[in-house]
Amino acid sequence: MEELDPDHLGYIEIWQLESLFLQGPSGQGYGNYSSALSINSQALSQNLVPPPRRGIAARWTRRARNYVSEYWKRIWVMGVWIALMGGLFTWKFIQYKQRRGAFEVMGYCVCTAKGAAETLKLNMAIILLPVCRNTITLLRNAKLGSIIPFDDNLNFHKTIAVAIALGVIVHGGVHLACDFPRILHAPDKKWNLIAGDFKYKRPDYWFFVRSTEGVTGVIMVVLMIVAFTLATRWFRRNLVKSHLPGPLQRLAGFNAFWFSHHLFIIVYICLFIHGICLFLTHTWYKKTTWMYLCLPILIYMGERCLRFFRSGTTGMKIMKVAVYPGNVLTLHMNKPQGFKYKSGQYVFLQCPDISPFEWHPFSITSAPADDYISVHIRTSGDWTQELKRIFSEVCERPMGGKSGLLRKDCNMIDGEEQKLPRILLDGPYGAPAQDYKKYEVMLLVGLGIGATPFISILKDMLNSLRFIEAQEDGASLSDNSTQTKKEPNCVKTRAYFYWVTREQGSFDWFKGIMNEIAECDQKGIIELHNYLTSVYEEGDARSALITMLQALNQAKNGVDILSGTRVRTHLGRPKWRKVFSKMATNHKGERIGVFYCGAPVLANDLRSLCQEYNDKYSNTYGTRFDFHKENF
Ligand SMILES: Cc1cc2nc3c(=O)[nH]c(=O)nc-3n(C[C@H](O)[C@H](O)[C@H](O)COP(=O)(O)OP(=O)(O)OC[C@H]3O[C@@H](n4cnc5c(N)ncnc54)[C@H](O)[C@@H]3O)c2cc1C
Ligand code: HEM
Repeated sequence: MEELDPDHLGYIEIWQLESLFLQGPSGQGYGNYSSALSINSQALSQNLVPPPRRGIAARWTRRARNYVSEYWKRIWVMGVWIALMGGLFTWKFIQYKQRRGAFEVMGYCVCTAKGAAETLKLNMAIILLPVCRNTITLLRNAKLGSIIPFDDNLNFHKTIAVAIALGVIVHGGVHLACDFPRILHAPDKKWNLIAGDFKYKRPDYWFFVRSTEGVTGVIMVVLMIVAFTLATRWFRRNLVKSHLPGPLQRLAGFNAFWFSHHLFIIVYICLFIHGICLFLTHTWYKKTTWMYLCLPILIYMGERCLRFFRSGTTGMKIMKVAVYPGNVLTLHMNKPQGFKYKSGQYVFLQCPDISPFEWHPFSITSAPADDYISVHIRTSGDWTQELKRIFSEVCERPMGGKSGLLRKDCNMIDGEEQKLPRILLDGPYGAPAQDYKKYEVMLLVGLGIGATPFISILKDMLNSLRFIEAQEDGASLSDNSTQTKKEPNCVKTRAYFYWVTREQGSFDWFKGIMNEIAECDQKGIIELHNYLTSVYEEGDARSALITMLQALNQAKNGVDILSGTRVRTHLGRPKWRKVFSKMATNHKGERIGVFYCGAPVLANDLRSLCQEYNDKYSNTYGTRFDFHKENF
């Protein structure tokens, strides 16, 4: 198990260096990457890359080919979806065009409204599928991930939501602004063709609005407006909070989004009713709304039941709790029987003492072969802060001189048993990083707490390494390496892990694993690169002193003075172009998995670099960078 205490030998804190200089640290955060990216290592790339074929046509062909080869999964899924919508719209449009009565009275308006309604039925059904997390995790494991872009599930969900919004506008708008007025003012000859549907009584405008169809329609639109608004990024991620007046501030944030999303239960009930009570209930018309909705709703209800029963009520046995610098709480929990997961996956945690309704996702940081499940939780808002507070209350205070670390195997304090807060766990769920096994070469980039999914991957690789070494030494296998037994090939794998963090204290989170890798990985299979961004950039005079001290200390006792681990810490941000160039030349002809987890700002830059290097290298050497990202 991971060693939690910091190793003080050879460890200095950045502030201690401050006194050597008049000026404090720049304190820059992880801000503008483009400046770092514009430091163009042209000389390097010029030597490495043969000039690409010239000409606009050649360039566009190359780009198009790379685009298709990167996004072909998205392209076909979107293609099928758009074709389905187009097909349904056209089918319904033509059907109503051929119906004499309705078409004579309402013309193309009724065709358009009914066409849009048909796409709404489809979209209201399939919008549930991308959020069936258990089903997706299952399908992902069944290797369907090679043809379906499961990582894009939430984007697809949101795209369908946009189509629904458009569908509602067209369907509702055309009915209100065109169909109803035309029925009201139709000449008698035409009116007689549809009079039977209205019991031969001319309706007034409010008849439509007051009818079951009208009322359910209005309810759906109002609830959708509320839920759609609170689901937007600005509300969900708290970005508008400071702009809202006091009482409305509670409407911003994840919880408001989450609870308002449950208004969709009422929307679905209304939709069922709306689809049954139709004005133009001709004998030829089949009511099909329920047919579209039944299966997806059943699957989604199955999901919710599974989540409810699987998470249980008794809670996990907590084996260890620690609070690290940078406000990170670590929980080590016992692994329930039969709980299987892959590195890179995540779980949902609930703490009934805080709220019986809130489930929060956290990447698993232990390896599948470990006999415990661990998560590292950074306090960022109400729930995580409260979690840290209630655990800190029942756990032992930090011991003096332990650099602010709270450390505890915390069932007993002074011989008395402490009641720990209950934690319920639901999962595991699939995430992009779990696909790391598809690649023999990986570039893992974690920003701050975004390192968590990769720590599990590194631990898993380390277990495999140990297994292989034990095999080579002819040593008998330890119990917990049975899982890695099946993967003797992983020695071919190379992982480059770049961890970029703002605070020096963050290195304590994963100190144990860093040291273990540095000690055990004699074959150089895992390359670790720590970057500290809150201090001086490399090249600054002050950084020269730190670098010198680092070198001295590392030579003397093998420990980096900044991280307190055996892994060397670099100052500033990685020069990503250099990193990509190095990987492209060292792994010519290989497919390189680039996995990123952290704030979106760097994701865009890494994605562009992958595209750029694919443009340069894939046609010449066959080297490809496949980008996968996860944003917390
Ligand atoms: C797949 C995944 C894996 C994650 N892994 C880790 C991890 O290993 N370590 C870690 O420290 N953090 C992780 N996070 C982020 C973590 O879930 C949030 O920081 C936490 O839920 C914040 O809750 P809060 O109420 O304290 O903060 P808030 O201030 O309410 O929220 C902070 C941010 O977290 C988001 N968030 C809040 N509640 C939820 C929720 N129930 N579900 C999804 N997002 C939410 C909000 O949109 C906001 O952007 C992960 C998130 C995801 C989606
Ligand atoms: C008709 C419209 C919509 C319906 C029926 C719908 C339904 C759902 C459902 C059932 C879930 C799953 C909740 C769960 O069980 O975990 C969900 C999740 C989600 N929805 Fe929607 N939704 C709609 C519109 C939107 C819109 C407009 C957005 C954003 C712009 C959005 C964003 C999300 C997100 C981000 C999640 C995932 C939450 C998470 O798992 O972290 N949805 N939606």
